[in-house]
Amino acid sequence: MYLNRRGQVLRVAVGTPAQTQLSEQELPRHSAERLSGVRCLATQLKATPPDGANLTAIARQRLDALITLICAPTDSKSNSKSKGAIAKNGTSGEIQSTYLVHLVPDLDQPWEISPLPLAELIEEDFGDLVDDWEKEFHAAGYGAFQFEEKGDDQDKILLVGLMTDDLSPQRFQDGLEELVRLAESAGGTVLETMIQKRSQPHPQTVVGQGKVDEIAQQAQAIGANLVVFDRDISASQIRNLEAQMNLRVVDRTELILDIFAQRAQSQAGKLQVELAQLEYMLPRLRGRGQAMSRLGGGIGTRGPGETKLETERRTIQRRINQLQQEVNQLQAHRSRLRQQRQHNEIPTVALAGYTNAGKSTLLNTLTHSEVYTADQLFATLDPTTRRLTITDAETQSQRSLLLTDTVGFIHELPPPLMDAFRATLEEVTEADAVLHVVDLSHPAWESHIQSVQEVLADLPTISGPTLLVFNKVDQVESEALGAAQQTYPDAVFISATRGLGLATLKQRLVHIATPAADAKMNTEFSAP
Ligand SMILES: Nc1nc2c(ncn2[C@@H]2O[C@H](COP(=O)(O)OP(=O)(O)OP(=O)(O)O)[C@@H](O)[C@H]2O)c(=O)[nH]1
Ligand SMILES: [Mg+2]
Repeated sequence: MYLNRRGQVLRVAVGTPAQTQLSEQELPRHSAERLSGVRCLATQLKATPPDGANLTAIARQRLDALITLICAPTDSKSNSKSKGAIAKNGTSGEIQSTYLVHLVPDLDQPWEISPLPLAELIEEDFGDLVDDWEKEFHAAGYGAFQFEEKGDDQDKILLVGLMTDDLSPQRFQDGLEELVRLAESAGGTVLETMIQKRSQPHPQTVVGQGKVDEIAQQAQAIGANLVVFDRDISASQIRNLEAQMNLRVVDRTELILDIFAQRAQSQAGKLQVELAQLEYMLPRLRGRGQAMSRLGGGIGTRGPGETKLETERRTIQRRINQLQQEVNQLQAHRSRLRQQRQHNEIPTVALAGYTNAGKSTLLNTLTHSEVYTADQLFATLDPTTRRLTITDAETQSQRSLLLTDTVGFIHELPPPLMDAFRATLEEVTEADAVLHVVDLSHPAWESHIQSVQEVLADLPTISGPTLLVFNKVDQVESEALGAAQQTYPDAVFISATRGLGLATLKQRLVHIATPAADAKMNTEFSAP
């Protein structure tokens, strides 16, 4: 059980502290300087102090404390070997001893583990204790964050790229680079990438038999615990690979779903992620559960849906139906909100674009907001709407519009995500206009434009005009900028972080607030 400093329960989970960690976004205090304001209360049957991965988890989350309660096994006699303090005979389920673990400013051994009698533990004032501990850190001259990366429970990943005939070398290379970014955004570390050329995937094992052995050996040699493929693979392929390599195997969609599961904050976000995960996993369920429990947790096993995966398909189907209905309700709710806005006659503009293009940064800059931004893929899941007031340069009149930031796109956005996130994507399709934000500093920006257009083409038709906005021009050579300006003469070129080109962008936005001027904006996608 995870509690905040007010004693409110943040999460109740089944598993070890290492398996049930909170993500960075779930921690109440983002300031890495200090402890995170969360303590974990865990029960266990074995009378041993918390060990390796569980200790690392404390450092990773900068927990205020981990309190381990050793419970008497059901119907056991007293456990006299208990190293903890309370030595009286335990009846079934009774707490026999406890360990209190907290961080200390010692980089080699940053944990203090104290066995405590329960009677003493419950007398402790945690507010005072945490104050003292934070003072120790302060006095020692460093912040709790210094331990975060000590973790050795991160997934250590071996990437496998399969270059098939239908892929151009460039697309293949871009895909691999993106996969590294995805793996890192999911919290894993990529140790190595292995490649195989085949005209098409092997029906049983994706790569050839020889390569399967090679991957397994290499994974062992470098200490990888997870193999990630650069494409989607079938349930039976995953099963075969896991059985032959004795390693967890995850495909590209699972990786993306895992990032979404980690990022989902709002009720609506969690709902949609769970739906997407279940929809993707249902057809792949048979036989996987066993392999999953054998191979442990990590990427591909997290998320609101994880515990349900091993239950029956029928139960899952029922859950999917229920979630579908909830998403329908969400869709209806959002649609009502939009109607209200239309009623108020404030035009809406949606920010769309490839993930990491700088949409949230642009929203922040334009509306002086503080939406979460980060150099990681899929930083944003939930739509945020802010009002923007612009002075029309010609008439000096004030124009208001509503700007909505939303989830980013990616090449081949998995269909279950498209389905589950339809309520969110509607913010884009229903907007009066769309700003398509492009990261011009990304080497593959042209194919990003194409991918975004493909995703948009799969959505119900967009009602308004689309304006291309090239971002991050501060990172681009003037030659490349000139070339892009020639190819896309109607686009706007900006830097959201440096505040370049924003005046021009705002004046273009004004025209959205003046419907008669819409026509100006409708030309962009006709460019080559
Ligand atoms: N150099 C430079 N970096 C920028 C600019 N705009 C945004 N960034 C950086 O790009 C990264 C991604 O920015 P976000 O605003 O989170 O991107 P996003 O499009 O919202 O991404 P998702 O929510 O993941 O889809 C962040 O590290 C930003 O600081 C810019 O104009 N110049
Ligand atoms: Mg964002």
